[in-house]
Amino acid sequence: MKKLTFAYESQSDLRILNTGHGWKVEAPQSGSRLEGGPLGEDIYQLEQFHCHWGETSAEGSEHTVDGRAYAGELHLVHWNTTKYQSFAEAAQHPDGLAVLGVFFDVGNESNDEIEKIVSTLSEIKFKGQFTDIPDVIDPTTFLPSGLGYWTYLGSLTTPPCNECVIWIVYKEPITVTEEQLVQFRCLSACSGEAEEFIVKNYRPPQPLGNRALRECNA
Ligand SMILES: NS(=O)(=O)c1ccc(NC(=S)OCCc2ccsc2)cc1
Ligand SMILES: [Zn+2]
Repeated sequence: MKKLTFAYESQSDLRILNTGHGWKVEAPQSGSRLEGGPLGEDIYQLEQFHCHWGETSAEGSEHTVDGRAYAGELHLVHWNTTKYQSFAEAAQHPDGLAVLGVFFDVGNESNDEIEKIVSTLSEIKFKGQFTDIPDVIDPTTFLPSGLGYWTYLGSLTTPPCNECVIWIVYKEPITVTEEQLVQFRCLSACSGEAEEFIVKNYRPPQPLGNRALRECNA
């Protein structure tokens, strides 16, 4: 496979919202480009990023490596702007979306970029709430230093589970702290006063079936 290349803009005042299933940062970046690797000749543009986590740090990722789960997984969601006119249209085609998956390992160092997300969570405690992240966010900083990855053709991991995703899962995790994950679990799935914490929001891996898994050791 050709080398995967990415170029993101740094943006401030990105909107973060509580979807009821977790937090999601809307980051439509017409200036961003993800191309090469398994993406053929098409250019993919960043649309949003979000993450998945578990009730404890023993689980939380949506992919596992030789059966081992990580404490969580960040998804940078892109859509094919070469072929399609909108995200919704792209999500109807097998090559419509490209999602970069980055595993979370728990360590003693808090991840500064994730901390910019964590610092806004008290303002979006309830489902439907949103706020702007004052800090400048550079999606590049979410990526690990080692850029080896696995890739396969898969689906959205939440309904409608369209089979429209070229998955690119980095082998090297990034480090977050237990405290940062604890803050994720304090989000509420409800919009009203009732509190039902989003303690976990990951979908366990599904059978690979006859899909080919490829790897690139960048
Ligand atoms: N976890 S995931 O990265 O596979 C992932 C990414 C996006 C979505 N869904 C989004 S952004 O849906 C937007 C609405 C939509 C869905 C299909 S067509 C339009 C669901 C799961
Ligand atoms: Zn996801």
